[in-house]
Amino acid sequence: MKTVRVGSRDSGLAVIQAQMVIDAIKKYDSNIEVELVTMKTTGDRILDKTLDKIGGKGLFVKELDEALRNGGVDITVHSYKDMPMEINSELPVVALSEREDERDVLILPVKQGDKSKPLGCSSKRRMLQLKALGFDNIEPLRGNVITRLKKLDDGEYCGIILAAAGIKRLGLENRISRYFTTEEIMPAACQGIIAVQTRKGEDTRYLANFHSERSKIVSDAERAFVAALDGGCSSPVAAYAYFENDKLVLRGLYVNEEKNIAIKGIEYGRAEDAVKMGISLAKRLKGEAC
Ligand SMILES: NCc1[nH]cc(CCC(=O)O)c1CC(=O)O
Repeated sequence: MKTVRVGSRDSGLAVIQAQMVIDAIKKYDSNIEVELVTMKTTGDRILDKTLDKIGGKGLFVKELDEALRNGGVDITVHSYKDMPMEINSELPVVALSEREDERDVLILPVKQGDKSKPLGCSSKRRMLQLKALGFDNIEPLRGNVITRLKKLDDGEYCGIILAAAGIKRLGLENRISRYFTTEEIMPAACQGIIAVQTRKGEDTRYLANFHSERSKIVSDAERAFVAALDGGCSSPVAAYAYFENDKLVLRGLYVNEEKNIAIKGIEYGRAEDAVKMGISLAKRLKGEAC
């Protein structure tokens, strides 16, 4: 009998996401044995620094990539927004989930908070857009979602900003106090989409029920935009693609920190031109910010 070993980070959200993939495999063929293998990544261990200071997104995938390479696991499950822009062709992404709510949300402490405390958020992308909305007392916040909620409920912050997707998957939707529209806070590229990665040559037909072609198209557009802006590693960048009838729409936010310029743009096109749209929007915004 076939056994599929599924690699995941060990955070509560990561395990729920891996379980969604496992359920889809079981639904495809209940005879397939599926085993969950969890591990801590460097990104989970170093919590006192913001990600861009310690080497970026690669830190969440290094150990999982290694397990794929050495055969410890057969597939790995990631939040697509946490995956680096360069993906080794030996370790291809072979399936993407349907997109969960892409918006960012405000969470308040369980007990009435202290209004003098800062608003916590974990990325420059959020910080910059919150400032533009008039919030000014903002402090960085790291750790996995459960850790962040604990810091909030311990009274360190007056509120925190998180992705709706993670909160909903954790079953904590009732904690959401306010949804920001994607115009107010443009999401990170691929926010709300789960990616499954494997080793080249693996037969992953068992993921057929999991994959969404629509997610592939919107994520191609968003990631092409970010990649064309040098990966968005240190500068804040946001991208959100969606369908309007049959047309693909891509919105992007580009920030030139040196010049203190932030600009947004929009591009319309066809699904098959997703990548081209990303590159073209990036070029246009970069040009405008010069
Ligand atoms: N950077 C952490 C991270 N990676 C993915 C999600 C949420 C789930 C998703 O976007 O699919 C989160 C938490 C957050 O940003 O609030």
